[in-house]
Amino acid sequence: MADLLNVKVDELMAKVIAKNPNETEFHQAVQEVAASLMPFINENPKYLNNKVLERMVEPERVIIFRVPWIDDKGEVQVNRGFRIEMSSVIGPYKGGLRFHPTVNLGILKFLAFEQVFKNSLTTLPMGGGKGGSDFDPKGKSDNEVMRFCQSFMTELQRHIGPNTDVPAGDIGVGGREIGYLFGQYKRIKNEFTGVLTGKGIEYSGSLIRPEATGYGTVYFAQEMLKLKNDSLEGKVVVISGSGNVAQFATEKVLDMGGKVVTLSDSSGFIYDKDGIDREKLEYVMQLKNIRRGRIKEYADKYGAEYHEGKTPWGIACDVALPCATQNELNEDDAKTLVKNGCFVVAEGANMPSTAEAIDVFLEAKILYAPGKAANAGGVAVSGLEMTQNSMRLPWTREEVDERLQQIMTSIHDTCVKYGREDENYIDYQKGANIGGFIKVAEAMIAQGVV
Ligand SMILES: NC(=O)C1=CN([C@@H]2O[C@H](COP(=O)(O)OP(=O)(O)OC[C@H]3O[C@@H](n4cnc5c(N)ncnc54)[C@H](OP(=O)(O)O)[C@@H]3O)[C@@H](O)[C@H]2O)C=CC1
Ligand SMILES: O=C(O)CCC(=O)C(=O)O
Repeated sequence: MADLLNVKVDELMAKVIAKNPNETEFHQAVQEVAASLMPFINENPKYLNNKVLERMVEPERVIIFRVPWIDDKGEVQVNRGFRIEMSSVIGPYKGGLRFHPTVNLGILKFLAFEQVFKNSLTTLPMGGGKGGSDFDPKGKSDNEVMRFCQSFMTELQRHIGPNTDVPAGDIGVGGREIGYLFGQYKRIKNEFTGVLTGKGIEYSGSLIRPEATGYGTVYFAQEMLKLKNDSLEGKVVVISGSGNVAQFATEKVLDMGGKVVTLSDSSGFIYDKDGIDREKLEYVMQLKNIRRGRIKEYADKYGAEYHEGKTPWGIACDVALPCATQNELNEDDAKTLVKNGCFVVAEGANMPSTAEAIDVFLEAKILYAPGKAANAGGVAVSGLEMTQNSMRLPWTREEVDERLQQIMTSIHDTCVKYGREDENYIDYQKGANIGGFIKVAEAMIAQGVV
């Protein structure tokens, strides 16, 4: 049986690779999902007969466009813009925009594919999409970022809308960029609608959206521990990244009594044995969100260790929260984490662990939560922002946070339902993939071959 299933996965992958050459991250994401889903699909022939997975790996629409803009020296610059509209079967396309020099079609397709499962898990009516550009906001002035965003939106606005496709932030796209994008959309369309999420609170954003991905990841880790009659209280936590997700994951770990000892950026990581307390975290937020500096400055200020060009996975911990980027944690890192006693990994980033690293976690039977489950809090609160925009009525911080916690608990329950292997072990990867798949697959079958 296992051989037959492997053949089916190999057949699917051969087609995906042939149709999408050189898109290695997309291949990786599809392979991971297909291998974990195939036994379930095989037991439910309607999914095979309707070629659900074959349809899901083909985006409904891919938009690629030129983004010309003028830098502060008066020179013309040209970037490439993308929007992958992956699936609208359970709601409008929904997912972030990434501005980073590494952005390409394969990376955005992997992110859009993952988003379909993630959004389904949230229980909210959101399809999956992702977009962005190879534009690098680092080192650019606010005016340059604004001119780029205006040019990007001048094309993107043709393809999106509050009932069609609702983008948000991701790497390199925070409150500043969403503001410029929203301003341009409103100016061109002459309408004030919830076309983007992650908006400023003054112009119909939702409370808790900036915090939601990091908070949600920690809520999910806490749920996994709860099932083992344990909690984050007193746990040593290693976090990578120092952007939006890492910052608010750190804040929530502090709320729950844990101790965060690392943060990183693409240049290296800091190790603070004493723990990153609230005052130090406030410094990181100023450093990263206002001054847009490097994490090394933390080590200089607080006398912490700085490890240039390294990731933090060699630091002994109970809990690891990868919150930077894809494939930032490899097989050797995973072995080191497990050897040093780490027994909880919850992914704040999208696909931060390589396939080989995931195998290490699954074989060691530690608590491993894939990003599509653990980091779904961000898009979930984006969904709640859409709801508030539709009602034209804002909720309080407490109300949104309570709903976020309920959604993370519900995602956890779904993973447990479909991922339980025996009395003591939950395969959260399998649980998230099956749980996310069923709703999308049923909706696809109900809506016919479209
Ligand atoms: N924002 C959100 O709501 C959500 C984000 N995610 C995922 O979380 C992750 C982080 O996103 P977010 O915090 O929003 O992004 P930010 O841009 O706010 O921060 C990204 C962080 O990751 C680091 N980083 C980026 N690329 C690399 C790289 N190639 N190698 C090492 N470090 C890197 C950045 O360092 P540097 O500044 O040096 O580039 C920075 O510290 C991403 O995987 C994203 O897809 C998932 C769900 C929702
Ligand atoms: O809030 C959103 O719409 C998308 C967040 C996102 O990009 C993600 O979940 O990876």
